[in-house]
Order: sequence, then C-alpha cells, then structure tokens
Amino acid sequence: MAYRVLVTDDVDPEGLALLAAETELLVDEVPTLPKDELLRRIGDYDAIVGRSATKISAELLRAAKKLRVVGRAGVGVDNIALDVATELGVAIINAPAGNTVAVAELFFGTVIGLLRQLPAAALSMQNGVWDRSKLMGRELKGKTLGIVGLGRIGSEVAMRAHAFGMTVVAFDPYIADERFTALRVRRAASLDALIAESNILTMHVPLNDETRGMIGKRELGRLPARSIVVNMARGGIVDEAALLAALEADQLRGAVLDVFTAEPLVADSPLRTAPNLLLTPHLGANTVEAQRNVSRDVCLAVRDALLHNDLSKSINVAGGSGEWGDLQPAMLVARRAAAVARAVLADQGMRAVRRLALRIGPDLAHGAGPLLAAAAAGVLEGVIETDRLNLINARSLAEARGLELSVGESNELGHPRAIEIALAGGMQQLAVAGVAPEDSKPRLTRIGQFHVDVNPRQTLLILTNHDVPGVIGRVGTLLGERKVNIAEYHQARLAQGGDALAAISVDGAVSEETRKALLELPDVLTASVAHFGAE
Ligand SMILES: NC(=O)C1=CN([C@@H]2O[C@H](COP(=O)(O)OP(=O)(O)OC[C@H]3O[C@@H](n4cnc5c(N)ncnc54)[C@H](O)[C@@H]3O)[C@@H](O)[C@H]2O)C=CC1
Ligand SMILES: O=C(O)CCC(=O)C(=O)O
Repeated sequence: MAYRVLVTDDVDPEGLALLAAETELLVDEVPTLPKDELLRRIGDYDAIVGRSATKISAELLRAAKKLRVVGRAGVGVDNIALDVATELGVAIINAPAGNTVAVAELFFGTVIGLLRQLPAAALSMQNGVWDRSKLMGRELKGKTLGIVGLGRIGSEVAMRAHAFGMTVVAFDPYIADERFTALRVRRAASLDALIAESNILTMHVPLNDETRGMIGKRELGRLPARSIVVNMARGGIVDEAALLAALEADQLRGAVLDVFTAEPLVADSPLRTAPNLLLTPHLGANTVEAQRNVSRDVCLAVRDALLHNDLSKSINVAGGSGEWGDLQPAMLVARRAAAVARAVLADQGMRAVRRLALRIGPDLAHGAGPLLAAAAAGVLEGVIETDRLNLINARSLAEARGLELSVGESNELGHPRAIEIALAGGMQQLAVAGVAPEDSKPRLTRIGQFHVDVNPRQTLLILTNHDVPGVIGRVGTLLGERKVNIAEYHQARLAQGGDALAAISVDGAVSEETRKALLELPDVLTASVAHFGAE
C-alpha cells in the first residue's frame, strides 16, 4: 500500500530524499499553498510535512480524512491545532533539536549587532560616510543576561553567554535545580525578579496561554534603565505595541525581534521604523545546517510513523520514552487485556466502564503513557464509532466518555514486565494481567482470580464452567463442528470441583450464534468473546 505525503514550505531536500527513497511513499512537493487550495487538496494525503508558514488548522484537520501524520520541520507547533489533531488521532511530529544552535548563534549575532550598531555602521559605509564617533558601542562582558525558558535554546544561549563574561540568570519553573547548576545559571525566584536585574532579557519559551503577552507594558517598565529585550521565540510573547512605546520613549536601549504576531510583518508596520529595533524576518532556524537537521529528523520520523506505526516521536502520544519497538509487545498485552476485561464484564451486564486502572512492572515504567493509551484503546475498540481509534486519541476519547484512567508502577505483579488492567463500573470489577517478556511471546497470565497462560492472538474465548469431566471435550467438539480452529486451550480452576475458567485462543472470529451454542452446553456458565483489532 502506498502512502501520499504532501510537502509544503521549502523543506530541505536531504530529508525529502529519505522519504522519496521509500517505494511505499509518494511525495508531492509544492510551495506554501494558499489556505483554500490546501483545504481542497489535503483529503488525498496520509501525511503533510511543512514549516511554520503552513497553518494546520482545525478546519484543515477535519477535512483531511486520510491524514495520519503532520510533520513539522522545526520546534514550535503553535501553527497546529494540537487538540483537534489528538482528538482525530493524527500524529504530530516535530523536529525539536536540529535548529537550537542556529537560534542561539543568531541571538549573539543580533545582540552584538545592536550593541555595536552594526546595521547603522554598514549603511553609513555604503553611503560613503566615515563617522566613528556616532558609532560608539557597548560590550556584553559584565552584563546580566536574563533568560526566560531554560530549555534547549535557552541552555545553548546560557552556555555561550559565559564565554562572553556575562552573569546568567533564568526563570523557568519547569526545570529542575540540577539543570540550573549544571549550566551555571542562577535561578530567579520569579519572572518579576528576573526582569528587575536583566540588562538583556531574552525569551525562549513556547507560545501558549501562559506565555502570550508575558512581557507587556508593566514588565517593560520594571526592567533596569536602558535594557535590551530580545524575542526569538514567537510573536505575541512580547507585546509589540508596548515594546514600540518603550522604544519610542527611549526607555530601552534597544530590542531584537525575529518573530511577529502576524507573519510576514506587514510592509508598513510601525515596528519597521522604530528606534533601536533590530528586526529579522524569522531567521532563527535559517541556517543550512539547521534546515538539513530538522528536515532529516522530521522526515525519518514521518517515514517510521507511516510505514512502521512508530509513534515514539509523536508529541501527542503522552509520555513515552525509550525504544518504541521494546514497548510494542507490552502495548499489545495492555490493549488485549483491556479488551478481555471489557468483554467479560459486558457479559456480566456491566457495559458502562467507569474506571480503568493500569499497573505495570518496573521495567515498563518508561512506557506508562503509551501503555495507558493502549489499554484505553482496548476498552474502546468495537464499542465506539470511529475509523481512527489509535494510541493518539484513545485516552482523550475514553476520558470524553467519562472513563477515569490511572496508571501506577508496581513491584507486586510477579514480573518486571507485567501489566495488569483493572476495569470497574458500579459494584463490578475485573482485573486481567499479562506479561511481555523480552525473550518470549506476550501472554495473558490472569483473568480475575484464575491463572491462565495464553497468547492473545486474533480472538479469545473465555468460558467459565463447573469443574466436572467432559466439558473440555464438549467445547472442543462444538467449536470443531463450527470450523473454529483452536490455537491454545488453557483451563484453570481455583479448587477441584469448583468453578473453572477456560481461556481459548482461536483463529478467526467466533459468531454470536456459536457463543450462544456454547452457553447451551451442560456445565458451561458464561461465554465471552474478545475479538482483537489489528495489531
Ligand atoms: N525564531 C526561530 O526561528 C525559532 C523559534 N523557536 C521558538 O523557541 C521556542 C523554544 O524552543 P526550545 O528551546 O527548543 O524549546 P524547549 O521546549 O526546549 O524550551 C522551552 C522552555 O520554556 C520553558 N517554559 C514553558 N513555559 C514557561 C513559562 N511560562 N515560564 C518560563 N519558562 C517556561 C519550558 O520549561 C522549557 O524549558 C519554541 O517553542 C519556538 O517557538 C524555536 C526554533 C526556531
Ligand atoms: O524555519 C521555520 O520554519 C521556523 C523555525 C521555528 O520557528 C521553529 O522551529 O519553531
């Protein structure tokens, strides 16, 4: 099967060659498309790869009936309707690391340019002037650099700032003290505290509800006199009107803007003629090296998502780390254990599951997010109407139906790679457990109190019966007569002569008619069927 990939926005050819090399991928490269044209064409594509110029709106995502993956050749995903993508099960993949250094270097290039009046100096030379006295500059050495957001770019800026002899302080409530210490950066107690001591204040945070308008009139007014403000993150994090007013009032020494609320910046924007404002047209990531890096990173991840269902690079699959391949057997157990628990409970009359509690052994702790998503998918499959139930949207779809989800690590499951799903609703509860060993096939190991040992393949039939002679033979004969091939038959009992449970793995499907016929057999008490979806 071939997948179609639409590439917009001038993505570096090195990554695109990786996509084009795959016979199963058909790549169409186009310039940045007008909104309406993109809307018209998107329905044909399984993936779209672009940069910040292409807006992946809710409307576009809803029109994209085949879309499985959005690849963003860069960091910021504020141009993508992330919630809608998650709801629809569309993977969002960015390239978070490849352009970090490019932005950090542009920071120093532009700030030194501003401090040494390099744009004015270059212009004066072009105009035949030689006036050194007007072009007196300032140094970075001894100045305090205030960094908002000590992530990838903020860290690279901090490291380089030390080489210039600057004092480096940062505000980032989401970063641990150890990281500050390792970077030799002093932690500011609050944004206000950082602002109060920054000779140069620079923003390296994502644009979101918390950061939009973070630096406005009030904050600009609290900076030390003659400070510099830099925004290379996203337009709108620094309020443009407030910045303009502060520059015009000569309250600031200057500012650098690489990003704007509306891009491209309109030709007659008052920012273009503001005093001491150095503007660049969103050049942070515009180096040959950065574009090659992000293109390769995103294209490889899009290829793996499409061809190998590897969603480890997808930012909307919650909280997975480590090897995706390593988690696959465990995700299969989680999904199938949840489907078994749901099927058995449904036959006991409990259809509305209220809670799903996942417990995992310590060796699977790194995969808690994807495993919980797999379990949620197992509960929902065959129950909800969607053609796109997957690891991306399973959790949000389950929560939207009022299902409470939880996950915890446990040493009491008997195996470091064990998985237990407990479903509950009303007074009923059922736990189904399994293991995903590294060196053998995944197995289901417990259904309720019964210990079983069965590989959950296409369909699992779960019977309870009186533990009396002859039941296994009668069940086998009935299934044989109906051409249902048994792959594994595991009988478990709690005590001789009491109740027993059979976990029967069969090839193909088991019809409702066959299930009812099983229930008619002497000593069979319940019969449940879990049909598993595609792996
Ligand atoms: N001008 C350009 O061409 C480029 C701009 N960017 C922008 O730079 C931003 C940062 O990029 P990275 O450093 O790679 O991202 P990152 O995710 O590594 O770092 C962002 C940091 O901001 C912190 N943060 C989030 N909310 C905060 C808040 N309210 N207060 C303080 N800190 C907060 C996070 O804890 C994190 O450490 C991106 O989101 C993107 O918008 C990125 C690349 C190129
Ligand atoms: O070149 C681009 O696409 C913009 C880069 C950028 O802003 C980002 O990676 O977040």
